[in-house]
Amino acid sequence: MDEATKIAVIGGGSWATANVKMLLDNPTEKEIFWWMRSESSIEHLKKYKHNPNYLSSVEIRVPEQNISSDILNVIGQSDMVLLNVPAAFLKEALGQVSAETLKGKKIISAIKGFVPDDNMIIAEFMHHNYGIPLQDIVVISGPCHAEEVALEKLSFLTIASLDIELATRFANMLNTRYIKTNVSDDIYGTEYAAVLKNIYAVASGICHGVGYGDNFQAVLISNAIKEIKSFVDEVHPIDRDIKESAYLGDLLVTAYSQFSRNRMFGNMIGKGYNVKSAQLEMNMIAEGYYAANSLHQINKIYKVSMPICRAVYAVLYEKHSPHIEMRLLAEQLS
Ligand SMILES: NC(=O)C1=CN([C@@H]2O[C@H](COP(=O)(O)OP(=O)(O)OC[C@H]3O[C@@H](n4cnc5c(N)ncnc54)[C@H](OP(=O)(O)O)[C@@H]3O)[C@@H](O)[C@H]2O)C=CC1
Ligand SMILES: O=C(CO)COP(=O)(O)O
Repeated sequence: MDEATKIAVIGGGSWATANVKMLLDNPTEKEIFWWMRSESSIEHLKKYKHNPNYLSSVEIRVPEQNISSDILNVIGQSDMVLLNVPAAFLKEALGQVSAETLKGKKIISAIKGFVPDDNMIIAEFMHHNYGIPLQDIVVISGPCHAEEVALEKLSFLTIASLDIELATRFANMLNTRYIKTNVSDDIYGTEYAAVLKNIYAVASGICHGVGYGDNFQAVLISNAIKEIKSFVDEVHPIDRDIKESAYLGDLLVTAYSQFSRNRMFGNMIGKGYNVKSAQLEMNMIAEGYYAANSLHQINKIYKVSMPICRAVYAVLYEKHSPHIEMRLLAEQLS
């Protein structure tokens, strides 16, 4: 009989908690190890079987001895490492982790962000900085909010890897009554689209915050998917259907959902909060803030026309007025 797969989940936020729930609810044999930075959350989780700060209604039955703030210990016991901290804090989280620590392990990224400064998607970052072969990397994406996983609302995920067998193996560890999976070999397109959609969700929130209605939102999002297509086709030109749920679906859910953190953040910016106060107001991280800056740097190379991303960058990093910037943007959309 095959040994149970050992999976290290790295991160203690909402999506990590949702991922642990999906893995536990799926019947394939596996053992979960869980790293999070907060000792008090670990104590609470061990005692009460609930994460105190994120998806706190979800019961989590990971064996006590498998939950730890010692990342080397958690990774050391696993075959697969599921990365699930916001991209801005990934380097800090992996501070003690070396290429040797990760040698031979499959890396699963559930992160939707660029690593700041390096301005890389996670697959590229793990390949370049830790020597992980690209075919050992899996990306989890798709339109799926942690909050709806907690409620067991039907959700679809796309599991992408250059190694389709590996993608399928991991997908089979997530499928449940409420989770359906597709597999894809488009790791670049899946990751870039997932990161970009966060910037468009911020744009959607800003527009709402300054007073635009649903009519304009629809135009904004129609233009956003065109920008995503132009960018991913330029960076990684393969035959892909941008209408698939990993691309268009992810954009739609984040731009329209009440649960979207990026939209919530953008909405506060549109209403006049500055970046610091909007971040402080949220208990959660809006990746789109960091992504807007990284994309701005990356696009100096590719030079794709992306007026929506440009406008978000101008509001967040050049302190342009959201009102004026959205009015100027509206003149460029059709
Ligand atoms: N939430 C969702 O529905 C989905 C999220 N994702 C992606 O998952 C990734 C993780 O996001 P998510 O789980 O939502 O995050 P949350 O916003 O729910 O939680 C924030 C996490 O970041 C940690 N954190 C905050 N500040 C710092 C810091 N200064 N240094 C180190 N860690 C810090 C928090 O740790 P602590 O609690 O100790 O402060 C916590 O684990 C992101 O890339 C996101 O885009 C992808 C799909 C869906
Ligand atoms: O990626 C996500 C949903 O697929 C979550 O991001 P938001 O919370 O900003 O929508």
